[in-house]
This record gives sequence, C-alpha cells and structure tokens, in this order.
Amino acid sequence: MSTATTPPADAAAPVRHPDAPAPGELLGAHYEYCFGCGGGQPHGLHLEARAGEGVSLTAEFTVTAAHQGAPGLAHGGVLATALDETLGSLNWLLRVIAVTGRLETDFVRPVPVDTVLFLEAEVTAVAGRKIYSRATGRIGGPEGPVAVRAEALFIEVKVDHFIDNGRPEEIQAAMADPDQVRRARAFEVNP
Ligand SMILES: CCCCCCCCCC(=O)SCCNC(=O)CCNC(=O)[C@H](O)C(C)(C)COP(=O)(O)OP(=O)(O)OC[C@H]1O[C@@H](n2cnc3c(N)ncnc32)[C@H](O)[C@@H]1OP(=O)(O)O
Repeated sequence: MSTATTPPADAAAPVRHPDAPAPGELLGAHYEYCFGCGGGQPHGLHLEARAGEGVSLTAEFTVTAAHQGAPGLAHGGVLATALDETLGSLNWLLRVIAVTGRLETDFVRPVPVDTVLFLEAEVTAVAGRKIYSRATGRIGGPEGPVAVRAEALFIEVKVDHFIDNGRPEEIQAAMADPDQVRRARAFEVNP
C-alpha cells in the first residue's frame, strides 16, 4: 500500500448514510451503459453488488470468454475494472459522488474463464474529500483463496464533474432519463 492510499492519522471512520440500501439489498446498475455494471453493455462485467453491514459490500462477477487476456484467463485490466467497480459502488452507502483517484492492485492468482469472482469491499476512512477503501476478490467461493486485492483512493466530486467532462450525447441522454436523474439527485448533498 502506498502513502497515497494510506489514511492520514486524523482521518475519520466512514459513516453509513441513513438512507443507504439495507444489508443484503442488491444495488443495481448506476448507469445502464457502465462497462462494470450496466445491462446495456453486451461484453461488460455485469457486476452485481449487494450492500453489506456498515460501509461494506459484496459483489460477484463471472469471467466470460470476452474478458480474456491470455488464453482461457481473465485479463488483468478486466479484473482491475471489477475491483474499481466494486470499490466505486461503496459510494451508494456513503451517498457521496466520488471518482477513482488511485487504484493499487495485486494480482495473486490467475482467474480462468467461467470463474465467478467473489468480491468484498469496505471504506476504511474518510478525510475531507478523500475516501480510502480496499477490496479483495476470491475464487472457488466467497471463502475461497484470494485472487486479487486492491487499495484505493476515491475523491468526492460534484455532479458537474460528469456534466462538464462527459461527451454531450451521453450526458443529454442521461439527463433525459428520469431514472438516471433520480439516482443522481439522491446523491446531491443538501446545501
Ligand atoms: C453510486 C455510483 C457508483 C459508481 C461506480 C463507479 C465505479 C467506477 C469508478 C471509476 O472508475 S471513476 C473513473 C476513473 N476516474 C477518473 O476519471 C478521475 C479522473 N481524475 C479527476 O477527475 C481528478 O484528478 C480528481 C477529481 C480525482 C481530482 O481532481 P480535483 O481537482 O477535484 O482535486 P485535487 O487534484 O485538488 O485533489 C484533491 C485531493 O486529492 C488528492 N489526490 C487527487 N488525485 C490523487 C491521486 N491520484 N493520488 C493521490 N492523491 C490524489 C490531491 O493530492 C488532493 O489532496 P489534498 O487535498 O491533500 O491537497
């Protein structure tokens, strides 16, 4: 773990938002065309995350032939995507909009095609706009051997981050979708 993903001594413990989904509840996709979780991406990861206790969650991702790097094995970048998506989903529990600033990944075991990757993630600390978190991915079952691990630093942003930086076609389509607008509003911090 680098100093960038190590919480400072004065960091606070994370606080689960009172309106966060209940433990066990599926979070659902935050955006239909998200490569990590969206149903509208045929070769996407279709990762399904479920709220846990506190500021933690579990997620599952099935490696398909579309996710190969070496023959019959998951691409490391795809596994990093699964970790990134799982860690990003923790935002639902904090009800904070945040993007990945830094993602440090350990690849411990190769992950064959058709394997289910069982992920778990938690926020460890918050310091101002900085959200510190970690995740593991296991194979062979939720208690199986660790195949991948990550530590991350997410940075809180305003919704303008996406409006100002996203391609206009997708931004306009998302803003015309009442479900998407409702999801974004749920995260807006009260003045
Ligand atoms: C419910 C929703 C579920 C969503 C799931 C999504 C899962 C996928 C998540 C993603 O993949 S998000 C996409 C990938 N990430 C990005 O595209 C982010 C690109 N980077 C940026 O837009 C900016 O660099 C960023 C918003 C992260 C920070 O820019 P800012 O101008 O807002 O802040 P600034 O640079 O002042 O940094 C704020 C603090 O964070 C620190 N920081 C920022 N980036 C860092 C970094 N990479 N490493 C270490 N520290 C970093 C920075 O040093 C500073 O520390 P101090 O306050 O102590 O001075």
